[in-house]
Parts: sequence; structure tokens; C-alpha cells
Amino acid sequence: MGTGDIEDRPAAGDRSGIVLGSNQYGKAEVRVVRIERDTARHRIADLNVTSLLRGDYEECYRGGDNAHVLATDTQKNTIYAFAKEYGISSPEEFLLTLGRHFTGSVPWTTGGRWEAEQFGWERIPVQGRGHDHSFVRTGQEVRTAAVTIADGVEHVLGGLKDLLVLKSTGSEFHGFPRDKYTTLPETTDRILATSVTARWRFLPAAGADYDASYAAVKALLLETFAQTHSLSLQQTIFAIGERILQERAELAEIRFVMPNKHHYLMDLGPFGLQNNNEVFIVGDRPYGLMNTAVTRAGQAEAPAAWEWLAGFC
Ligand SMILES: O=c1[nH]c(=O)c2[nH]c(=O)[nH]c2[nH]1
Repeated sequence: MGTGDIEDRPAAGDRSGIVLGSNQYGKAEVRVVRIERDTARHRIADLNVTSLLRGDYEECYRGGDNAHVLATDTQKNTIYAFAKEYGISSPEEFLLTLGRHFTGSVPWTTGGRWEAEQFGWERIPVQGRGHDHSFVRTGQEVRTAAVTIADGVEHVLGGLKDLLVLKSTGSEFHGFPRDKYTTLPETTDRILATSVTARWRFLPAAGADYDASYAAVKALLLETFAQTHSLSLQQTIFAIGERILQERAELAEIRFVMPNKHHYLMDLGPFGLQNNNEVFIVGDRPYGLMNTAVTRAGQAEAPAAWEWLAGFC
């Protein structure tokens, strides 16, 4: 007698008219630290890695047949084994090594997505010199990388998130339309603050130096934010993207997710005090939100590189 569980019911097969849609599976957020200790001056790489495989998994989903299911546990173990065997030079290269391994050695895996966050550590200064094996976490931002392999094509994204920047002047916002719901005063002097999340796509076969690109993009981003007299956050974002693409030939496009972290002038009038743009209430929510892509005219798009990355458009 049947248990009433789903396996006891007659298989509907394709007759149900229900088909398996897009899918990927794997292990998320594998935390791995690799110490390079070939000399007394150690180096550290600290990653949070996600591996997601795509391919022929129809029989697993429809029939419970796991013959094609490389266990998520195996994917996790591969990440640790590769950290030993290949080291972690840059997150982009580490993810490419993983992606090529899975698509090259598991016949039914035709593609996938590999993502990493990299947490920065810098040497603790002792008597003017960075210590050999003692580190302190860097606090400015988290580096990110994402590799997608789809239809035999590799897409590589570098990126960063949680990079907080603020201008205490040099930011205006006016000239916007007013309707019966508009209360925002125009301003020629406000605080502009945002938390930058950005991802940049490398041109195919660029043979890029990912670490050099990362350092250059971050520096250009910060410099352009500082040097742009802002008429809106949107204008500042485009200026940053334009400058980065002008300077970095290895990149096809850059996309941003940028909240406008509002700072409201506090009314000190009730206390008999004048507020000359000095004291602000820091808004938490709601916040403005800009999702922006800056690309090269005529450049082929690569939608597969961006699918599944929340917030990027
Ligand atoms: O830079 C800005 N862009 C906007 O679109 C906007 N809207 C708003 O209320 N404040 C701002 N600031």
C-alpha cells in the first residue's frame, strides 16, 4: 500500500504540461582563508565563495535521480582543495579555475556561476614596518568577483561593495519638476553621500591583470567622486563610469547600485541657533536608489554575465 507520498503517484511526465525552467545549484558562502607561508613574510587571502552549476539536471528534479548531481559538499571541498593546489592570486582567477574545472570535468555541467567576496587584511604596522604574520582587517569596502560560464563563453566581473563616500559640499540638486506632491526644497549646497556597489565586466580574452584593474578602478572611482561638482547623484555616477571606461581599456562596461544617503538639515531655530549647513540628521530610510549601467557605444551586451545579480540593470 502506498504512503501517499508523492513518489506513489503516477508520474505525470511531460503530460502535466509543467516543465523545468532555468536552474542552478551548488554551495553558497564557502569561507576560505589561504595563507601563503613559503617565506616568513606570510600573505593572506580571505574569500567567501559560492559555486553554482548549470546543465542537465532534468532527471534529478523530475525523477529524483542523483546520477548527475555533483554534491554541493563536493563543490565545497573542491574550493578548499583548489585553495591549496592553485593558491588564490585574485578572486577572478580563482573563480575561473573553479569554473573551468567543473565545466571541463563534469560532462553534464555545461555552465555555471561562481561568485566571491574578498575581505581585505593589511599588515599591522610595528615600528614603522608591516608585521610579517599579523594582520588587521581593512574596513573601506569588500571586493567582489563573479564568473559566469554560459554557452561556452566565460564572463568575468570584478567589483566592490559597501564603499561609503561623502562630500560635505560641492553637491546641488535643483531644476527638478514640481507637482502638487513635491515638497523638496531646491538646494545649491548639500551633503552627497552614498555606499558604492559596482561591478565591471572585462572584455573577453583581455588577459587582464585583475588586481591592477581593481586598484585602478577604485582609485578612479574615488577621485572622480571627489572632483565632480555634483548636480545630482545620477550625474556623478555617470561621470565615474565614463572616466573609468575612458581610462581602463580592458573593461566593457561598469554597473552601479548607489543609494542616496540623505542628510537633512536640522532646524536649530527653536534653540535660537543658526544652522549654516553644519548639523544634519542622517536619514536611514527611505533612501534614493540609482541602478545604472555605463557602457561603450556599440559594445555587444552580455546579459548572461548579469543574470542573478540582484540590483544590477
Ligand atoms: O541626486 C539626486 N537625484 C534625485 O533624483 C533626487 N531625488 C531627490 O528627492 N533627491 C535627489 N537627489
